Amino acid sequence: MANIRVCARLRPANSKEDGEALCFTRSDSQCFTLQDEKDEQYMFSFDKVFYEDSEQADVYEFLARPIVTDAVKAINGTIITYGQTGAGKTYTMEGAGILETDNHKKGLLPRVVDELFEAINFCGETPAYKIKLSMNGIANRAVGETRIPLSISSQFSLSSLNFVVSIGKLVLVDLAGSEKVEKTGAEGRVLEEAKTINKSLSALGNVINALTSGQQGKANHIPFRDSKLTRILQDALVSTIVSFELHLEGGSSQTALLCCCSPCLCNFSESLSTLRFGARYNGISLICVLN
Ligand SMILES: Nc1ncnc2c1ncn2[C@@H]1O[C@H](COP(=O)(O)OP(=O)(O)OP(=O)(O)O)[C@@H](O)[C@H]1O
Repeated sequence: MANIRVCARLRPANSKEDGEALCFTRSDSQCFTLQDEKDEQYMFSFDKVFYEDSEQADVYEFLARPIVTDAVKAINGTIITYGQTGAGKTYTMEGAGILETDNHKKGLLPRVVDELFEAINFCGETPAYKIKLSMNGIANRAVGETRIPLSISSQFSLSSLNFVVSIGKLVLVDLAGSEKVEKTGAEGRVLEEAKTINKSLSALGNVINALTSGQQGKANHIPFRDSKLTRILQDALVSTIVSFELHLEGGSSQTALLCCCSPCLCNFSESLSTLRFGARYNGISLICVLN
């Protein structure tokens, strides 16, 4: 089974984009073409493309359900949403908002939690599961700790959720906006935060470059320690790297990367860069083993 799935999601145009030209043409459920204002074409192919009419449940079924099912069997899983600000990362990960009651709009996170507990209940007489829940932000802010049944200890901050089930681990990462700092016009503290975020994203890019550009049979240095984000993702990516670089049949992890994009021409260059980032992951295919 391939253990890295890369998908793209093109959200519906929003009110700010009213009347804007679209920058993509559907081919099928895996391929589409992006075109710029000069009509230059860039073809992309992913494991699955979720177009504007896709449902939250569709994304869950394809991207997350297999990972949740395997997490209970102690196979580590990571789900990452990537893309520019406003591209739909949080909508996909969490849903339309905490006041939203429409179940159809529930994001990956609540669906993962529901299914995880369902799967554990279904296990019946298996040994007790210990679940550790933590939320981390790139800014490294810990704002609380709580205890809930099954001795779950939690540490909250901004952008990722991490479960430990038995000896499997599930990490959900809603990455910060990937656009260039100049485009945001940020100043002061916001600018400093944006720089930290960009540093983390660039560290992630470096890790992926190291992962995908190494010569087969040679293990090259993977700069996991360059940012908090890459340290968090190390468990998810390390077995991939060992397996990929050393050509071993190993790797106790599965990763899903969802590239979120605006469908409009005004965001063409950010969408192109997001999709190119995702395309680098394609083609890495490993066999999972139990922890
Ligand atoms: N697939 C979708 N269907 C309907 N609305 C969507 C969809 N994706 C995003 N939206 C809406 O678009 C807006 C921006 O989306 P969202 O907040 O998820 O962006 P983001 O990528 O997380 O941005 P940021 O990096 O700033 O957090 C929100 O109002 C959200 O509800």
